[in-house]
Amino acid sequence: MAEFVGAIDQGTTSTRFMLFNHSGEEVAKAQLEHEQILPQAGWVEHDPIEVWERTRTVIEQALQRAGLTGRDVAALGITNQRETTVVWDPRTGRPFGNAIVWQDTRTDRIASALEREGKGEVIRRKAGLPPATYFSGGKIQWILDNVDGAREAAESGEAVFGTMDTWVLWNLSGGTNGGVHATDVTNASRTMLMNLETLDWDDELLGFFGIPRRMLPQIRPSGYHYADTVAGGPMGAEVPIAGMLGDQQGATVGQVCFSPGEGKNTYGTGNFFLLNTGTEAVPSESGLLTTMGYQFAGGEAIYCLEGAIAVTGSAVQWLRDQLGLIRSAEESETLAKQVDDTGNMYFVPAFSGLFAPYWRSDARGVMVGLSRFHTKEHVARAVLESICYQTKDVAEAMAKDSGVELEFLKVDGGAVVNDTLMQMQADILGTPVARPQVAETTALGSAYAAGLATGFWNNLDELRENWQEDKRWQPQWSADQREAGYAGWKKAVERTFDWVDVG
Ligand SMILES: Nc1ncnc2c1ncn2[C@@H]1O[C@H](COP(=O)(O)OP(=O)(O)O)[C@@H](O)[C@H]1O
Ligand SMILES: O=P(O)(O)OC[C@H](O)CO
Repeated sequence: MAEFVGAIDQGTTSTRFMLFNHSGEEVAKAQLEHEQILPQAGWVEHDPIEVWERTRTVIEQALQRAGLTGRDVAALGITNQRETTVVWDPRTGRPFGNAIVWQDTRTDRIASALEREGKGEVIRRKAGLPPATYFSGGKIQWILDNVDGAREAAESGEAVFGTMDTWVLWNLSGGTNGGVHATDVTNASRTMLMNLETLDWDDELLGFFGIPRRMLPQIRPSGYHYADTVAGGPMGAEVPIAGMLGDQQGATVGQVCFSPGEGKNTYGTGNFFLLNTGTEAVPSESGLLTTMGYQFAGGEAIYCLEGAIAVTGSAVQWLRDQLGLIRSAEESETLAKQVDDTGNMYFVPAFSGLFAPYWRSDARGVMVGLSRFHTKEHVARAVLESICYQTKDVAEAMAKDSGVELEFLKVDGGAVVNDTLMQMQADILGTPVARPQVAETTALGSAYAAGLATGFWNNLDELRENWQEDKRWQPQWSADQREAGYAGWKKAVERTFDWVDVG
């Protein structure tokens, strides 16, 4: 019997392929970055062909490194950067331009027009989302309106839409030769086009964006036998693709947040704090998103509240790549540790406007409270603090909307290797922070969905047993210190507002 489950994690900066054993331990991994295409201020694109090629390569590399073949893999899960939009011709596999990435703000006028025309309320009520550049609906509209021939092709079935899960699934299952065109409920819930109650595309919402229904994928549960990989593809065998989940929902599953009131915070390019609200879609009054959590094979749909923050780890990349203050992400910790505080200076990385809980596309980044005294060490510390203060903002909103007081915060993602950041987070939140032993929770979650659907795992208790704590940080700040620090942050956030004209 095949002893492993595979997972593709098609992320914003890289694509990984991992194999997990029955205990949820990682036994093989390969990872490759792809190009971040930045054609003009506010635009972020990926080349879908490059992403698919990287996906093929990481699968082949990981299998080879582990000395395994596709026949050792019981099932395959796919997890992905959410919202990123690709439109392609299913007859040729050729995309209508590059994929528009979730961080891209070119659709700011589409989003503000929806609000102005009173459609925002309908979108909030039906899809659980505020109109924003972040979600796929506006990005599809932009492609249909701006790429030559795209609208006619979409109307005649010669252009189809997918988020990255759909694109990878279609390619893995045969592409132009019978590739399956489907997505899961979690990814569909990030488009502004799916009705959270019916779990289907909603005609009124489609009408707001002028999107023909026939270009959209079938919506399926997260745990579902979508298709088999083709033997001629990178798996080299027919393996059931049986799990698909947006990456933040993947991490929620990988962190075994299966009961209402359980949640996790992921620290990657952005930060994403999800709280399980069970079978109830809880509307937010505090700027959070109501979104799908997961739906396992044969199970009920589970909802989450989400605090999505656009820029966290990518602010560290900015320190490295744009400012050249550090040579590696790890160096942010070395620098920040050399000072005790930021000298009352704040950095707010509103590079793509501000997401939760503010949803201000007119905001742009600021550094405030600067004096001659400040050094690059202070700047590094302020960048790390900005990650923690943004999390504090969403944690406050989460407590208000859900009434849940977390006993401790489960964390994961690329930046949680930074112990200084984790201590700051505990201090700023006033809540302990706990890191699990398996850091790749995102991929693990999609492996769990696929493994549950194929009988590799039998129940949620088996998965709960796999979760092991690595390290925990206790808050050390006094209540006064925490309050004063947060008051300064709120003032700094106000300074970002009303900077660009979004019509
Ligand atoms: N030691 C560190 N300190 C702070 N940030 C870090 C550190 N190591 C990695 N990061 C940040 O984590 C992010 C990568 O995390 P990852 O989970 O791989 O991202 P994604 O899935 O969004 O591509 C990068 O933005 C990087 O700047
Ligand atoms: O690929 P990540 O980890 O940056 O995640 C991106 C999110 O899914 C965007 O919603």
